Amino acid sequence: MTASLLQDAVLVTGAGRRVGLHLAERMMALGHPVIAHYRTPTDGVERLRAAGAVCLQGDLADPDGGPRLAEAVRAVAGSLRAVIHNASAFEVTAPDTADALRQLDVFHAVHVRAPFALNRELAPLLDACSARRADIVHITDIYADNPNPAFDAYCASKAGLQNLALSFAKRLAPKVKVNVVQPGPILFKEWHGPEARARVLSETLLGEEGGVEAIGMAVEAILRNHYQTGAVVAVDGGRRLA
Ligand SMILES: NC(=O)C1=CN([C@@H]2O[C@H](COP(=O)(O)OP(=O)(O)OC[C@H]3O[C@@H](n4cnc5c(N)ncnc54)[C@H](OP(=O)(O)O)[C@@H]3O)[C@@H](O)[C@H]2O)C=CC1
Ligand SMILES: Nc1nc2c(c(=O)[nH]1)N=C([C@H](O)[C@@H](O)CO)CN2
Repeated sequence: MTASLLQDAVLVTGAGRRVGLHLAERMMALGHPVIAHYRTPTDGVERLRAAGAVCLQGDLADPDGGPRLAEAVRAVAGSLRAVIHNASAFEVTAPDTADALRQLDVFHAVHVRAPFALNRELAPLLDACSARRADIVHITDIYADNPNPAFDAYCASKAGLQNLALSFAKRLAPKVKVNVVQPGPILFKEWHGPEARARVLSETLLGEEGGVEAIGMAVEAILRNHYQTGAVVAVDGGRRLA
């Protein structure tokens, strides 16, 4: 007997930890079947799997990573309620140009090539959603609009991801809404030292990290709003005004 396909599932990329893990767990708590993409196996992935999520592994830096993930999603889902592009690589740009170009290729693959392929390949599953509208959410960065030159390669790729959202909003309307969430200082990396953290928060109007729930609330609100597409929503504590 063939396994039944998931209906109206939510795909979250980069769901193994931090924001992506919160988004996957939040979507499950809202009652959506969840397809959790991950690169590195984590306790979070095991938690999601134990809770009933379908977990699919893949490296989106691989040029075929997006098409392969799309194929794996089509094998388990008959329709999709939403696709949330959360997966992301994040590094300061290397001083050596050859190294920086290798970073640029990875950022482009993860932030532009894979979401581009996934949106094109999964659009028919979003069209098949039983709800009045389906959603795609691109998670970019406030730096997509106003880059930090120390992270120029990363910022440029996030700007590409942001621009892609606007094209897909035009291409997939009216069934599919496509929107952008721009995080600010949500959750520092372990390698952020105390001075860097203090400087960032001193430049942030609300003076604190947002936490993963801040992104979860923004994504949930977008999915609930039938009349929002092509929107760019900053969740940054006011940092972009600094
Ligand atoms: N945290 C913050 O303050 C901010 C976050 N954002 C954005 O919000 C989103 C979530 O942030 P955050 O949770 O901190 O992100 P992280 O950097 O903690 O993790 C992102 C996820 O993407 C995955 N990933 C990285 N590289 C690849 C790859 N080559 N192939 C597949 N998956 C990959 C990671 O997998 P693995 O576990 O294998 O590393 C991880 O699960 C990201 O898009 C980020 O750019 C924007 C501004 C600020
Ligand atoms: N993929 C990621 N992208 C970004 C992160 C992160 O942790 N992972 N963090 C930032 C910010 O520097 C933030 O930590 C402090 O402002 C930007 N993008």
